[in-house]
Amino acid sequence: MSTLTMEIHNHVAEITLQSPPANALSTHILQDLSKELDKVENDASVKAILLKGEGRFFSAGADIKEFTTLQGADDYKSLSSKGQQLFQRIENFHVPVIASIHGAALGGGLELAMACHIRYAAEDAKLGLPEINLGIIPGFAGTQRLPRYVGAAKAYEMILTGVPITGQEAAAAGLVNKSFSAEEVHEEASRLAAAIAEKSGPTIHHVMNLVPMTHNPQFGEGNRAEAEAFGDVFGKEDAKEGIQAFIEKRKPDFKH
Ligand SMILES: C/C=C/C(=O)SCCNC(=O)CCNC(=O)[C@H](O)C(C)(C)COP(=O)(O)OP(=O)(O)OC[C@H]1O[C@@H](n2cnc3c(N)ncnc32)[C@H](O)[C@@H]1OP(=O)(O)O
Repeated sequence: MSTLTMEIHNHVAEITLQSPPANALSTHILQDLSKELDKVENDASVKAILLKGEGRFFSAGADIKEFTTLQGADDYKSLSSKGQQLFQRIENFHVPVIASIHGAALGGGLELAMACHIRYAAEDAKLGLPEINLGIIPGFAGTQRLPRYVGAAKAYEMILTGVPITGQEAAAAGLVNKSFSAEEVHEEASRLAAAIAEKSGPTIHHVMNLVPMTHNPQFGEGNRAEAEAFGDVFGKEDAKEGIQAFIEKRKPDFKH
């Protein structure tokens, strides 16, 4: 079953996540996304990618229901590492990826958006890292990328409370480039992608190669530590309680 679509027009590849109800980032959808990136890599005509979600949300994060199928520390750590690697591939991609966010970008959904190069959001969208409410921590490089955009103090607040901010607040905080009404956001993002795609391909490739050189050289180390910590918390009683509570639609009762 297909979890996303990709259409290429006028040098722009438009990828739409299509995994109702929440565009949760299951192993399957992440594999499909990787395959679409392979196709773009083999199509020299593409100069920009527009990434959005179908339905109510951009993406509500990793597939919490799939979490219950994981067994043991190696599985937990591997889930985190694989997501980190895919998102790192996006961040290092040779053409810009523009995320158009409506509804919600939560957990892995926000981590995916943060790996993109430019983010437009609907003013009323919810953006956050709510993993703490599940008794776990962000695992797709959220602890490493969020402080880059919003500074350490705001990142601590968002990660430790799990409370999302709106698209409008995200624009003020530097987490997204701009916010628009929910009706306008996809059109505006599409217009931006089209404007970039009119530029010269080789110049785009140089920019995409140069800007990542400004990133923290310890980013890889931070990711490895995050995956370790994700594996550690995932195996604990509080994580089992948090995940089960989400599935049963109740408040978690953390013991530790
Ligand atoms: C390494 C990465 C780790 C992670 O990313 S962990 C996951 C982090 N994300 C979250 O914790 C977000 C969880 N979801 C929510 O908070 C809420 O949902 C929303 C705010 C997105 C929407 O709330 P509302 O409008 O009240 O709808 P609803 O009934 O809660 O959700 C609609 C359906 O979507 C499913 N769903 C939502 N998020 C996920 C998810 N992340 N994984 C799997 N399913 C999800 C629900 O269960 C439900 O489904 P049904 O209609 O069958 O009851």
